[in-house]
Amino acid sequence: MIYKTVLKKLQLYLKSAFVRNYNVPRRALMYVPGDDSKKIKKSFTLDVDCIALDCEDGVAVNKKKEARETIRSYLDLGKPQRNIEYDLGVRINALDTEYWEEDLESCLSAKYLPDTILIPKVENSDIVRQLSSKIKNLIKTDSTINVIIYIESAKAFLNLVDICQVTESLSKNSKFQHVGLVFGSDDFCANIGATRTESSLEILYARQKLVLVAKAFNLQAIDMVYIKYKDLDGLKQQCEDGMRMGYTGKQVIHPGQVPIVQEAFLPTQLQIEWATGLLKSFHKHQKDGKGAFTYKGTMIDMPTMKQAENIVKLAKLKK
Ligand SMILES: CC(=O)SCCNC(=O)CCNC(=O)[C@H](O)C(C)(C)COP(=O)(O)OP(=O)(O)OC[C@H]1O[C@@H](n2cnc3c(N)ncnc32)[C@H](O)[C@@H]1OP(=O)(O)O
Ligand SMILES: O=CC(=O)O
Ligand SMILES: [Mg+2]
Repeated sequence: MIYKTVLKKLQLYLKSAFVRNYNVPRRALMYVPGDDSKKIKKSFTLDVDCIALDCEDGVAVNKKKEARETIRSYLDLGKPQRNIEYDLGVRINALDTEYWEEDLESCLSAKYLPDTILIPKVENSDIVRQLSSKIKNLIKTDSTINVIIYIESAKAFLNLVDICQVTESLSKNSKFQHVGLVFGSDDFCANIGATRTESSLEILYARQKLVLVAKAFNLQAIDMVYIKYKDLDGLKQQCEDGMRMGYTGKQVIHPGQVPIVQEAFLPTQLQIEWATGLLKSFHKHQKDGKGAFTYKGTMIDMPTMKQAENIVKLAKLKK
């Protein structure tokens, strides 16, 4: 009995180290409608960081059951192996719908669990509490699952810090790990009655707030979707804006968007050279006992050094 309790505590303590795909990049998060087997098969052939098999808004109301069952049949087959590491997720329906419990039950009782569950329209921490207890009941093994939360309404933004605090706290004793926040800009615009413009100025505050809170909780920040999927120049521009704000990835709806997004969320050669040189210089100055120093005409201290470390980490994904 004591042995079992100690073992359980040890497992929980070590849990974070064994969470699957916690540190995988999610530069492009591509939606694939769950009821469309052809698109699901196609997604497995693409060089994309993250596939989100969708039960939610990409699926018609009269196809919800079909989507859930189709996704389940692919999960039962096991995640197709590829040369590159990737994240296989399922976006369930929102917790205020009649579908979410069956969505979650279906994918969490599959022969092989998805890496990640994506939870849309999270408006407050009670939703997270409900989700947490359901996940705890459904996962019968010691496995854990990643959770990504969507913030897509005015209320959700008001409650954002509380949502993240409660999620972080519940994850300590549950079977999930909170890994990211998604800015659901389309639902957000509908919710606040914003009129879309090319510059996206109307959602600038929310877009920045999401990054800020994500970074405070050490989460990945996934940017808005670009629905004019044939306009690749516009997509590139929006990716670069998001990357400069601190976003780590972007939602994608079409395979044609993937290479542009994945490239945009990598550092440029110039940035890599800057960061590598800075780290070398930093280590030399540390040895000499100097905290702040000058590099290429700019004062450098710890925060800039951490930014350089982020760049070098991402650069390792460059082919
Ligand atoms: C705000 C939000 O919540 S966004 C998320 C919800 N929305 C979605 O999930 C939409 C996802 N995207 C799609 O359904 C589609 O891309 C559409 C409907 C926009 C356009 O689809 P199509 O008309 O089939 O596009 P198109 O003909 O250019 O597709 C080219 C190829 O890519 C495939 N494809 C297109 N979109 C996807 C996708 N999302 N995933 C996988 N494959 C795809 C097509 O099946 C086609 O394959 P093929 O060449 O082997 O025949
Ligand atoms: O779910 C995404 C959105 O933009 O809404
Ligand atoms: Mg949405």
